[in-house]
Amino acid sequence: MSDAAGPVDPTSTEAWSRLTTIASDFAPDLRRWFADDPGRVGRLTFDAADLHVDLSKGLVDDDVLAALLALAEQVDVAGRRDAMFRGDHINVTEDRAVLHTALRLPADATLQVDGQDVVDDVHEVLDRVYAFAEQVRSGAWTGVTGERIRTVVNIGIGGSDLGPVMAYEALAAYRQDGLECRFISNIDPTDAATTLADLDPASTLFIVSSKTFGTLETLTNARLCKQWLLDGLGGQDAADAVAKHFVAVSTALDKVADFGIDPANAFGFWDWVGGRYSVDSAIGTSLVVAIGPEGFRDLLSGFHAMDEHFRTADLAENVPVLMGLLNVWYTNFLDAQTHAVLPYAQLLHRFPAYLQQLTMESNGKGVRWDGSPVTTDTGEVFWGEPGTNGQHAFYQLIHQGTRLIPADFIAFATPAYPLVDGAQDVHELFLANFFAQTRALAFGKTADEVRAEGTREEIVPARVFSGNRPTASIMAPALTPGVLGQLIALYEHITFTQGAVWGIDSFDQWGVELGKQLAQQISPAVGGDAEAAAQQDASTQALIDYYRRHRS
Ligand SMILES: O=P(O)(O)OC[C@H]1O[C@H](O)[C@H](O)[C@@H](O)[C@@H]1O
Repeated sequence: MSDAAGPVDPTSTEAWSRLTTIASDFAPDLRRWFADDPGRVGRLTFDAADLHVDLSKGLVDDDVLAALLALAEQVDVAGRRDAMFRGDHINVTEDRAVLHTALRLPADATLQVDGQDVVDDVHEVLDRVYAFAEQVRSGAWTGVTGERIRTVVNIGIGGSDLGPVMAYEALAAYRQDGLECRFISNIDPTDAATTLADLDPASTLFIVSSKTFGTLETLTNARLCKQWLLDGLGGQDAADAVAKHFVAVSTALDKVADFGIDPANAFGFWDWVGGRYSVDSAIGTSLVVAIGPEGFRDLLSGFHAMDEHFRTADLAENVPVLMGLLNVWYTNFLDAQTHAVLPYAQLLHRFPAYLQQLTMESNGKGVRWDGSPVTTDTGEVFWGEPGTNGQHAFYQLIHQGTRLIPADFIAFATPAYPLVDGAQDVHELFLANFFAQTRALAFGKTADEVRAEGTREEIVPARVFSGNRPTASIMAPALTPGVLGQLIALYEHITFTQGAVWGIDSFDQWGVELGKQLAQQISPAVGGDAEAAAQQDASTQALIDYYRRHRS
C-alpha cells in the first residue's frame, strides 16, 4: 500500500466478500459454542504485557477470525503500522510523522526522523520536566512570596486536558500528599471560577498546556488565571509573579514567550505528537508533579511494552489488532454503532471520556487519506461509565435493547484502596459483578429458565435475556502507572488498526475547525454588533436575540 496509490478499498478485498457472506447467515450461539468447544476460551484469551484479555465472549468464531485476519493482510495493516513506527508521514493531510510511540522509547534507543534523532529530543525534554517536577514536589520551587506550591492547575483542553485528568484520577493512589492538581478546560467562566474559588494564589502554580498555543479556550483561561493571580498577590511585580507561577507546555515556544512566559519555564514537544496522543509527552507535566518522575517512567514503560507487543506480535496473537478487527466486524457487518467501555475501577471514571477523544476524533472521518470518500461506515460512538454505576442506569439497554452494543469490561485483581465491610471483601463483591455481567450478556436466560423460576407466563417474555451480546474482558494485576500506560496504548493501537482497515487518516481532526471559525465570526454579534448579527442565519440571529434579551 503506497501513498501514491492511495489506500486499498477494504470492501474490494476477497476477505471483505468472505465476511459479507458469513454475516449474511451469521447466527451466533455462545451457549453452544462454549458447550461444543472446550478450547474456545484458551484460543481466544491473550496476554499482552500485563494485560490479560479474554475475547471468547465475543461474537466471533474461527471462520470470522480467519477472514478478519485475511482482511488485515489484504489492506496491509502491518505495513501501515511499520510505516508509523518508522516515522513516515502517515498523517497525510498535515504531512506529518505520527510518532507518539517515540515518546516512550527508552533513552538508549535511536530513531532518526527527518534527519533528527527524536529519542535524544524526547529525553532531553523529559529530563527537564522531571527536574521541574522534583523542585515542585520537594518545595524547592516556591511562589513569588516564597511560599511552597500546594496546588498545580493545568489549563488546557482536548488532548491537553483529557489525558492528564484521566491519568491523575486513575493514579490517585500514587499521588504525593499535600500537593493537589486541578484542571481548567472549559471556556465557560464557571470552570475557572469554581476551580480557583478556594485557592491561595501564593501557593498556586499554573501549567498552560496547548500544543498550538493558539486555542481560544486555553488562552482565555490562561489570561483569566493570570489576572486572578496578580489580583490575589496584590502589588507583586507582574513579570516576577508570572515567572514563579506560570509554566507552559507547547510545540509553539515563540507564542509561549509572546504570552509572557519565560522560555526557560516552557517544555516543548513536536508536531508529530497528536493532541490526543500526548499525555505521555510534556503535556503530562501535571501528572509528573503528582506521581513523580519514577511513576511517570513506569507509565512510559507500560506504553512501550504495549507498543512492542503491537509492533512484533503475529497478527493472530496481536491484541490491539484483534480487538480493532473485531470492532470492524461489529461495526461494518453486525451493524453496531456504539461501543461501551465499562471500567470496574472507580479510579478510571474519566477513561471513557478520554477514549471518546482518542477514538472518535481519530476515526470519525468521511474521507480516506487520499481524499476519496470512505467506502464503508467508519468510527464508533464510544461511551461508558464505571461499573457498577452503569448497571443501575443503562445496562438495561445493553442486556435487552434492540441494538448491538459491544462492550469492553476492565477490572483489576488488586484494588487501589482495599476495604472490608464486616467479613466481606468489598472488592470481591465488586468483581463478582464484573464477572456476572459478561456472563449474563453472553449466555442470557431462556424462556424455559424464566418459567422454571415460577414466573407468570404473561411476563416471561419481559424477563428473557437473549444473550449473545458481545464483550471483551480486560484484566490486569493492579491499576499501576505501568498498567495504565499499557491500557492507553492498547486503545491507541486498536484505533490505529480500525483506521488502517478503513483507509483513513486517523491523525488529523479537520472536523473541529468549522465550529471554531464560526465562533470567532459570531462573537461580535453576541456582543451586540448589529452588522455581524445580520450576517447570521435566521435561527442563529433569533437565538442571539434571545440571549441579548435575557442576559443579566
Ligand atoms: O493543545 P491545543 O493545541 O490547545 O489543542 C487542544 C485540542 O483542540 C483541538 O481543537 C483539537 O480538536 C484537539 O485535538 C486538541 O487536543
